[in-house]
Amino acid sequence: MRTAYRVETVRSAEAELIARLPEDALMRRAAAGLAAVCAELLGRVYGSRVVLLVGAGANGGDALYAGAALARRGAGVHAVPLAPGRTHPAGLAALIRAGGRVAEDPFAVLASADLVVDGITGIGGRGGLRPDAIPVARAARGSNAVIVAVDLPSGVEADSGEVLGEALRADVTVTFGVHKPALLIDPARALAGTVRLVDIGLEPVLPSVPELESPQHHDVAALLPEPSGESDKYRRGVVGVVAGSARYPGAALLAVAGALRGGAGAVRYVGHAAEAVVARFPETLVHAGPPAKAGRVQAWAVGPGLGEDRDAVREVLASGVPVLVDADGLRLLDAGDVTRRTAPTLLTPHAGEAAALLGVAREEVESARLAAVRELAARYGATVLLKGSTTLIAEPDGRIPVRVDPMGTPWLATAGSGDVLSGLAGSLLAAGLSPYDAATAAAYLHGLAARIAAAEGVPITSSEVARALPAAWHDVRAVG
Ligand SMILES: NC(=O)C1=CN([C@@H]2O[C@H](COP(=O)(O)OP(=O)(O)OC[C@H]3O[C@@H](n4cnc5c(N)ncnc54)[C@H](O)[C@@H]3O)[C@@H](O)[C@H]2O)[C@@H](O)CC1
Ligand SMILES: [K+]
Repeated sequence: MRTAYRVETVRSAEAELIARLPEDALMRRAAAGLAAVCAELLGRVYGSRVVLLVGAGANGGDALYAGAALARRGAGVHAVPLAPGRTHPAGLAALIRAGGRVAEDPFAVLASADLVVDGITGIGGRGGLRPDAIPVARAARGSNAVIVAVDLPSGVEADSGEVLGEALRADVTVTFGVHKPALLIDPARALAGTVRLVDIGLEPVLPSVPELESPQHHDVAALLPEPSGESDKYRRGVVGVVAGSARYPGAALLAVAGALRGGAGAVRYVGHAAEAVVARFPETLVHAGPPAKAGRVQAWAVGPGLGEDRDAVREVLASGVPVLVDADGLRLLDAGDVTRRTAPTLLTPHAGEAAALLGVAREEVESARLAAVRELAARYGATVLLKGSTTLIAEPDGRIPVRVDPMGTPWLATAGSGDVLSGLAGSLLAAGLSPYDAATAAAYLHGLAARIAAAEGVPITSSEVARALPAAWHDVRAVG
């Protein structure tokens, strides 16, 4: 798992290390890593033009020491102090000693820069760029220079990934010791560019439980169910899919398509599209009556394209097996029906549905996704998968890390893709995964399937995402 830690955790780990090391040693390590990445990006350091945007804190110190290292290798380095009088003194002295200079005209040096080092703020930054820094940041962005953010793009909120004002978008972010939440969660993540992690020896002094976890192939491979010699279809799990309506028959087909490729032994479809489902997927068990009469399942997925069938949602939530609720199901659900449950529940809203469940505006969820997903999970006592540009998965127990899906792709913003995800995650639940793991594996496979389907760079349909799911399983297993 890739992990991210909150600022207060990073600061106490750093303090522990600093206490054992000579003065400025940690900053010098950070700066050496930063300078190495800058040199790599420049290709030829000698004769290159580098501008350092330097804020009031240690983030600016990192930039100055890295600038000194580049100046020693023959780069022309200019510092632009944005908090004059509060510039890191030792860092500035090191830059001057190495032949660097303070820029007389920041805009002139930016106009001809090859590389800009953004050391305005790091983990100490709050509330977006200050008014003085905005024109300089815009000039940097408007130049042809590569922009390298020190630790974080300046202007983002490190712990939440929120962007409360203006921020400086980077091409590359060189982060120290460990990822911060803003590097994994949009909207901040989108401003970080490619993230490079520099080891400064922090790992051994960090606590074992991070704020965020982001799975990689081998993590997902370890979660996927594996049929054994003893398995029959019932032991592998039966997933009940309650989806589709006269108005949205396609949702039933897409949810079933996802469910058939999620590892359960059988899919039982319950609803108005039974005929269409069997015609397309003859391996599906179908039932046209209410869910309670449909026969045994090990998990339910309810909601995609369901229309107004509130009773179906209620019946499914009254069952004693894990339940996934999505789409119309989220609109129809009664909070008490969820909080009363003893078996696990997984809610899979997009930002608009999450906003409705929380009683806030959609923009509020989109701008503060981490807070929204944690709040929903706590309020409903359910695992919540919040879909979107960064999909997040939270447990009701706030001490458990929120998982961040790294596989999402804009190609998934296509009609019906959520229906496939519901079926897939429901199927993994039926196969015995916890809602936390089922949601994690489903989001990952779904994103990977979309990437595989869109490999030629062509628009994809949700049916194609479902069809690419076996290739995604294969890919994860092969590497994992
Ligand atoms: N603690 C350490 O030893 C290490 C710290 N490192 C660096 O130090 C950074 C943290 O340093 P600091 O705690 O000094 O904090 P920052 O350098 O991130 O920010 C410092 C100051 O900027 C001002 N500020 C806050 N918000 C601002 C805004 N929006 N616009 C302009 N100014 C703003 C505040 O006065 C604050 O004190 C890390 O991100 C990392 O880059 C690294 O050198 C690794 C070692
Ligand atoms: K920065």
